[in-house]
Amino acid sequence: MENINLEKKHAAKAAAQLIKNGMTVGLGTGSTVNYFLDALANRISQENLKIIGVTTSFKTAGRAKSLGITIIDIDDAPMIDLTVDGADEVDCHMNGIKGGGAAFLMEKIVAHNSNRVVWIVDSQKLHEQLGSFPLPVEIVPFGSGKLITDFKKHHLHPVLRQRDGKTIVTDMGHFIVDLVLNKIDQPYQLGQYLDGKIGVVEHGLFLDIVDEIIIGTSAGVRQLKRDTLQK
Ligand SMILES: O=C[C@H](O)[C@H](O)[C@H](O)COP(=O)(O)O
Repeated sequence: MENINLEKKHAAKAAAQLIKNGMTVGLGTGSTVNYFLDALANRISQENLKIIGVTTSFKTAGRAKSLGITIIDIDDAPMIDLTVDGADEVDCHMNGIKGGGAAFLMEKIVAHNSNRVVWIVDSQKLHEQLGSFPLPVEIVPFGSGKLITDFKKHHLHPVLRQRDGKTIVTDMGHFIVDLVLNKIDQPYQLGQYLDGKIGVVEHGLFLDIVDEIIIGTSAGVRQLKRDTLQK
């Protein structure tokens, strides 16, 4: 755990170095992003940077505000220059699964409205193929039982996300089902199938979205960049 946190910190610090004065920055969600927020707040105060943040969850908004980072609503931001976010799993094609922290709907909207997207991850998040992390799917509460039964029929092994016996409700008022798939052979096909399901608001497959992945190591970082990715 010590090592993992160190890797997260290294990735977060490297991402904070990408921020330039005057930028509007998309602020992701999660434990790795929390390190990024700390590093960014340090840079803002030490270098007197003018930075505006667009947040991806109520949690991140609260933390950013407490660190003195100015935040605005996404609809008030003419553009988002760069978004820094975490991920739960990443493959060699730079696709990923997000949503372990239930924030992926807002994260996907912010990512789609960003000029550049950078993920910060520890080395354990890298896998040959996606699927070892259960795939989160955000669904409308009305008719959620029917949708879960339908997912079961399609062998998608859905588990309604709960904590202490209570169904988790996202910041946007929806439920989450986690599809326990172990491996996802055809992520694009699965993404299309989920996109077409009535009652599904969004899913945690982030395909062809990230431009750069900063992977923390015990000694520093290494990077994957989309423009140098082998097809
Ligand atoms: O919903 C949560 C997000 O997608 C997070 O970015 C993701 O779960 C990674 O979080 P962490 O940095 O805590 O592993």
